[in-house]
Amino acid sequence: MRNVTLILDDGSRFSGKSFGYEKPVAGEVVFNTAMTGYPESLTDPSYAGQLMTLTYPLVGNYGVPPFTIEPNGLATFMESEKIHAEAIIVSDYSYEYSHWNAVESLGDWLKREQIPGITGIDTRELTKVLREHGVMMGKIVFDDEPDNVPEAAYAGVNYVDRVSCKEIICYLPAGTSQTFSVNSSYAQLNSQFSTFNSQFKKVVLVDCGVKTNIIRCLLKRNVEVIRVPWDYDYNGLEFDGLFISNGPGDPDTCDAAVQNIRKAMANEKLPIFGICMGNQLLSKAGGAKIYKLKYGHRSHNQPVRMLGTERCFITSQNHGYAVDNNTLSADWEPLFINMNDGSNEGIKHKKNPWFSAQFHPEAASGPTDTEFLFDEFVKLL
Ligand SMILES: NC(=O)CC[C@H](N)C(=O)O
Repeated sequence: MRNVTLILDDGSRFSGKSFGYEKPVAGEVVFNTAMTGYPESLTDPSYAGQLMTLTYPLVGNYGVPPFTIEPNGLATFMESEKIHAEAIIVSDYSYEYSHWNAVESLGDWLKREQIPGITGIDTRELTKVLREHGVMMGKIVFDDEPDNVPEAAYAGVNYVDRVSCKEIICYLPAGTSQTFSVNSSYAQLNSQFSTFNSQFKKVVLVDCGVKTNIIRCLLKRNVEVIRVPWDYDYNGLEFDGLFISNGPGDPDTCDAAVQNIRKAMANEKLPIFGICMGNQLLSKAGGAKIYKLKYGHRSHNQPVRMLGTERCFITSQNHGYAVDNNTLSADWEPLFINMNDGSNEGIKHKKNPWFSAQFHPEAASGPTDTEFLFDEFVKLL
């Protein structure tokens, strides 16, 4: 096992051993305090550009599920088609694994996907450094050779463009899908969609790096999902609702998506629902501003209160940016507030059927308590 060092931008160094692919990497170092869910988190496209630290010490003990693909092209047990995090940082990697659905070890999966994994890191100490200083860029070097690490930037980089789909993919609740070119005319697409199937309500899903469980949650509720690239102008299509997905990086780099949402808002009756990056882009379309949190929210136990009620939900989260509540215009109000730090966890329009959540109602992984938000959205269609 080769020696590895994690070097943070402030000069802090952490020594460990490699258990994944051996390649120097750099990225934003973030921490996640969930106790489980590494297959889902690693394949969540929102982690692109980030080195993911897990604070729960024992990692790998339940192995990795098979990478089977459903007839509609979606992975059965993963949140996308590959690992998106740049690396995983753990305290105590378990070389042995046991689970009814495991087919390989975490280390073998990382090697196959060419993603570094490092163990033996004091992740408590590392997390304290990140909490004090805020998230930082960092690099993983092998055998103390810092020279060959590729340059990396996080702030200001449009990661959404790297992970979004490139074509239009239409999914039916029955479990099939069909791909269409973004160069087709609206007339062509509209007639193809209705030939493809007209019995279901149609939801345009703006793919900023969508997790598969969001698509599953929509399909389960019997809607047809028209997944489009993040910057595609869907406003010429015929559809019943607009969904804006989660995604990696800085929302301020996604202007094209914000412009398209603004255009869609010309129809005040169109139901709109956004999750995570979707909350940030909907807020921007409504005129609000985004800021970067010191060290983000990444865990399965973030408490949020639904405004105007005494209801508190425990939610799954993975975000580094937040909507500034003070910049919401008079037409909007916060829908959820984080009970740990008072930050925004969702917004809603006062008159129109437009709302969003900063957390992950689709879970995968994490608690499913807020999955009812999908029901609310589908009821509006
Ligand atoms: N999961 C997400 O959609 C994250 C949104 C955004 N990239 C953030 O970090 O805040």
